[in-house]
Amino acid sequence: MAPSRPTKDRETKEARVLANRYEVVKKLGSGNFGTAFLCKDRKCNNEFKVLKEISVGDLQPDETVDAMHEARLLSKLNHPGIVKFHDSFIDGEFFCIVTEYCEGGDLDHKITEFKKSGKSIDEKNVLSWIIQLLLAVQYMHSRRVLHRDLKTRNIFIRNNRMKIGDFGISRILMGTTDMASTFTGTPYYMSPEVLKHEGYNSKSDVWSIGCIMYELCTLEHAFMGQGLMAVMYKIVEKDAPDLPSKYSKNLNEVFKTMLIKEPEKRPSATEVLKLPYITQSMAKMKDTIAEGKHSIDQEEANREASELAVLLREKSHLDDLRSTYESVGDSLEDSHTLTVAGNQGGHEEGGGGAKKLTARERLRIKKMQEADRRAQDLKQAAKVQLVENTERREKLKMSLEKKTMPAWKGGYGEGTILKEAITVRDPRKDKPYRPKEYPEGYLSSDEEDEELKTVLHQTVVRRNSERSTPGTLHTPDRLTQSLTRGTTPRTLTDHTPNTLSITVRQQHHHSSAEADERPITPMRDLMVYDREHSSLDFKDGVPETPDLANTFYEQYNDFENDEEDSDNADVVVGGRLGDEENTLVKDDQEALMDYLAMALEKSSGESTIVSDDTVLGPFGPRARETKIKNIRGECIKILGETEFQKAYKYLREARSGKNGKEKSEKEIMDGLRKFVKNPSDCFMVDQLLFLEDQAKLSS
Ligand SMILES: Nc1ncnc2c1ncn2[C@@H]1O[C@H](COP(=O)(O)OP(=O)(O)OP(=O)(O)O)[C@@H](O)[C@H]1O
Repeated sequence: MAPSRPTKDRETKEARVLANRYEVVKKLGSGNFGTAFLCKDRKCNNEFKVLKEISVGDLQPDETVDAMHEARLLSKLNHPGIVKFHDSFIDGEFFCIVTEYCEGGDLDHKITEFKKSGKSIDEKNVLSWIIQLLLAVQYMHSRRVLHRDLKTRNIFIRNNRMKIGDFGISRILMGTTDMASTFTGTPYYMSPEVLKHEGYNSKSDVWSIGCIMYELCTLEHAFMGQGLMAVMYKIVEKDAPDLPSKYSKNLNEVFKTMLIKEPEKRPSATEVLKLPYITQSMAKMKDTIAEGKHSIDQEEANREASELAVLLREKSHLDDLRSTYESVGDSLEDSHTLTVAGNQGGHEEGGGGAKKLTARERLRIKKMQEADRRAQDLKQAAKVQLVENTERREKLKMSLEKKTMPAWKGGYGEGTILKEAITVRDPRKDKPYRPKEYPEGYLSSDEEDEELKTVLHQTVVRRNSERSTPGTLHTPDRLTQSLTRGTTPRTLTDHTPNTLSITVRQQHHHSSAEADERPITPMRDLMVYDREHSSLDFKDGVPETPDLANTFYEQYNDFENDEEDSDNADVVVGGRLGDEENTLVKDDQEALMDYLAMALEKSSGESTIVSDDTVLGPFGPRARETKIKNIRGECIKILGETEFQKAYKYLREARSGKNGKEKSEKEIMDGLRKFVKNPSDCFMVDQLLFLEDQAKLSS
């Protein structure tokens, strides 16, 4: 599947809202995978995000499912060096991806700026940026995700930090198809093994980082040549050039190891991070960030202190005003000017401390009076409500006690309960459910469910505000929702100081006889433990109306999906799974510190090579033949038989330099336009020619 470009109409039709939430602000640009737009997320405080639209008109339904699945997995990955993948959805014929917005733009732009200004990037910066990239790549490789298209245009800058974009996008777009068909024209960062179609693995990403490092130091590509073919030949056959002499020998050594031709001899990201020069630099970086953080903390403390001082002054002034209005009472409402005795603020008039209040102060006093009145009313209403609630609860309790009381004690007899058990419909089986066991304690009413939710909500809000360490946070709504699903044993635990640990337990007896009829009885099965503070212990309720029951069943279905997700829980650092509303990613700065510390501490990193399932193994003559055949097939699939034949013939001549001097890349692209709509689709034909030449040379 080669992603085609979105229609012109769609590109220009801005101020659109997608998925009922993403408001398109402006177009950022178009790339091989589609068009990127800056948008505002209406459901997330209008936060700026990037929405990429990829035309997938010809995608099969199962491919769409694969793409959604891949996207869901990607959304669970969090790393300060990776552009956060927020969301994905299908909008008509477009597959849309929503990611973090990096206000600093991409590294390609940055390098161009440096070039224009005639400046170079100093070693300290190069090191810091490369380390950030290596840490991100290491993280993704340890989660078995390859990038496969690392280049300066895919690296973004946010708050002066590097972030790799489009990680794993290839998997979303290509499913199991050969990725080569999506490369449309940039061989500069491609490793020899990729160009020779010997397989893509994690080491190929390391090669690309090496190329990026060279570009940071020289503002030029590591392998240059007249035309793509020449570049490809250089990558496969020529040694990497040295870094300019103004960079240290140590840095040059690191660079050279990343560009070792044989992937098996090239270090993995973890191994590069363990090279002594890099380790030392990481330690320095960690200290610098810590110092910076300390001074930011100090600044923050000073700012808070001065804000506090202002607030205190304000408060004392308000207290003065309050005592003023308390002493003058309602007379204020009639008078336009007011003069009171005392030595409080305001304009003093004459001797004896008498003062005249300003118009502003009078207004403030009025506002205070109104607010006080409203507060009184609310207080009164709340008192009445409380009494009503308590009475209702008492009544309910008494009625239940009577029901459960044996008849000889004046109750209704135990059997009554079962007869009265609430019947709700199981939407999935469409048969009535009659609970087998009756809950201890009293039945829940809707109000009590609500009350529980409120208590939970407040507790979570309070805990969130008490938190001192960022990390896993549940929004109150989400948490309450999860809790009210009350399904299989599940623990939602927040492992930070002042932890809120909430355990949801299934109290049913899961005997096979009962299993069939066992419904989801949310409130009854809730056991809420607030470990460190007061313990909230709830055991009540079955859904009392079919509607309520339906809602709970629906939630249960969601919950099953969540459980599936939780299988991948271990891949998340700095936050729980799910969309970002439910997850608070650690502050990038702190997270980077953590990853630096982890990389420094790691005594033995993984050295396994993450390979791509879609690539071939060793490149023997037969394998090469097969590969050439496959690529030819792919080319025909992309271009169509006739266009392929024309493009192939044209490129063979143009690349060989026959009929005069070798053509420039632009001339070749212009020439191709006569046969094909999108010349960059012919990059694969170039690769075919390259492989055929290689085969000829070695036979
Ligand atoms: N997360 C982001 N934050 C800020 N700008 C972005 C982001 N993602 C993309 N852009 C900008 O949007 C434009 C289009 O980006 P896109 O990734 O679609 O294509 P590209 O990087 O130019 O090419 P390619 O498809 O080869 O990666 C570029 O100018 C890029 O800098």
